[in-house]
This record gives sequence, C-alpha cells and structure tokens, in this order.
Amino acid sequence: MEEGVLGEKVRKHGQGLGSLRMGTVVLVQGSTWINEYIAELFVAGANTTTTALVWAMTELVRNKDVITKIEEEIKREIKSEKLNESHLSKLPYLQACVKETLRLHAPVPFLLPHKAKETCEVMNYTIPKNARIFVNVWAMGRDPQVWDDPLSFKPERFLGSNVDYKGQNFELLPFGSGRRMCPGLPLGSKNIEFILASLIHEFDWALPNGEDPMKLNMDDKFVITLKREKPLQLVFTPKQASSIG
Ligand code: HEM
Repeated sequence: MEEGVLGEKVRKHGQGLGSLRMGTVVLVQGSTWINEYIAELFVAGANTTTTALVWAMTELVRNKDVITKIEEEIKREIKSEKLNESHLSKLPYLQACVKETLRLHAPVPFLLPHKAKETCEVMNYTIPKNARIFVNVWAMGRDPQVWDDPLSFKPERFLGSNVDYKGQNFELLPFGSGRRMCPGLPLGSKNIEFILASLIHEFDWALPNGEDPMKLNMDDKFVITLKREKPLQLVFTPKQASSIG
C-alpha cells in the first residue's frame, strides 16, 4: 500500500529515492527535475520543522515548569557555555518535550495520501484496490484509550518509556511509518531540539506586554501543515552571562 508524489517522480526518472535520502543529489544546471526535488525537500522540511517548532515554543511558554526542567537538565549535563549538536543526546527531558509536542500537534495530521496497490484486509476492514488512504495521526496522538490525560502537555509520560516516533509505535506516528515514512526525521527532530535548547539556554522567554500564557490562543489551521492560526509572539531577554553554564 504505497505511493507518493515525490517517489512517483523519482521512479519516472529512473532514480532510486535512496540517493535523495542519502543526501547525494548532484545539482545539474538547467535540470528542472532535480531542481524540483531540491525545492520539494525544502518545502517538505521547512514547513514541517517550523510548524513543530512554533507549537513546541507555544507549549513551553504555557508550561514554565517544563522550561525550568530543561534549563536544569542543560546545566546539569552540559558544562560548556555554548551548546552544540553532540550535547543533544544527553538531554532526554528535552527529547521528551519534542515527542510530546509532536504527539499533540502532528504538523502533517493525515500523513501524505497513500494508495492501496491491492485489495487487502486490515483489522477486519476491507481496503479496496486503488483506495486513497489518509491516516489520522493527529487523532491517534490524542486518543484517550491510549494516552492518559491526552490533552495535557506532559513530557514526563515519555521518560523511561520506549515509545518513540520512529515508526515502530503506531500510537505515535508524526513522521509516518514504513517505506514511505519521512526521510527527514533525524534532521527535523535534531533541528527542533537544538533550536529549543539554545533558546532556553541563552534567553528568558515571555509573552509581550506581560500577557498571561494560559490565555494564549491555541486555535490551529490547516495550510499545508497544521499550524497556529495566530502567529506566536515571544519576547526573548538574554540571560546574565553568570547564569549560563
Ligand atoms: C518535524 C519535522 C517533520 C515532520 C513532522 C515530517 C513529517 C512527514 C510526514 C508525515 C511525511 C509523510 C509520511 C507518510 O505519508 O507515510 C513526510 C514525508 C517526507 N518528508 Fe518529512 N517531516 C519533517 C521534516 C522533514 C525534513 C527536515 C525533510 C527534508 C529535509 C523532510 C522530507 C520529507 C520527504 C522528501 C518526504 C516524502 C517521502 C516519500 O514520499 O517517500 N521532512 N514527512
């Protein structure tokens, strides 16, 4: 049960998607189809990552205790003043915050459309050949039969748990699963972790004009990705050098 627009194009041009995923695309001047792939990678990567990042910042600014725990984790685990990518693996609580954000706010709520190549049975449902399949990962991430207190932002639920978004745990599929799952998962998730960690390490966060974070508008709208309806505005104040590291 597989088909995707990008994959279709790659096959049409006789290339394996592997080369794109391994990052070995060679730019050929005037080659429209390669330029199209590069453009698609930007579209696929930029919108999704920024959408998730803005939701993560929204949830964090509403949960000051979570920001404090990330600050403490960074202080405890990382001795240097500047953060770099190799530090991220030492920050499980921060990773749990990203998982919790993607559980509540999957940027691609129905994944990309899939198509059944053959008629098949899934959990007693018959899926006819050529049916378009949309997987509602947004609802799966909020299913009260699976998640305790599903609408609350509780990164702790992932501490000491093996549940991950790598496609093996079907209750958490913000990047999809299987052969057509997102090839940008490592880049996207590390980017979000790194930007959040750096902003928390170096700045104090607040809403403008002393607004109450709990009154922040949480409405969303679907424009390529499921993003905040209203832009998020935050005021970042540099921390005193003595309080960093
Ligand atoms: C938080 C960040 C991201 C999220 C939540 C996300 C999510 C997804 C999802 C749900 C799919 C469809 C999977 C399916 O239908 O089974 C997908 C496909 C894809 N994503 Fe991402 N993505 C992210 C970041 C990125 C980045 C950074 C890149 C590249 C630089 C990227 C490149 C792609 C590509 C090329 C596909 C199509 C794969 C195919 O058709 O086989 N994504 N992504």
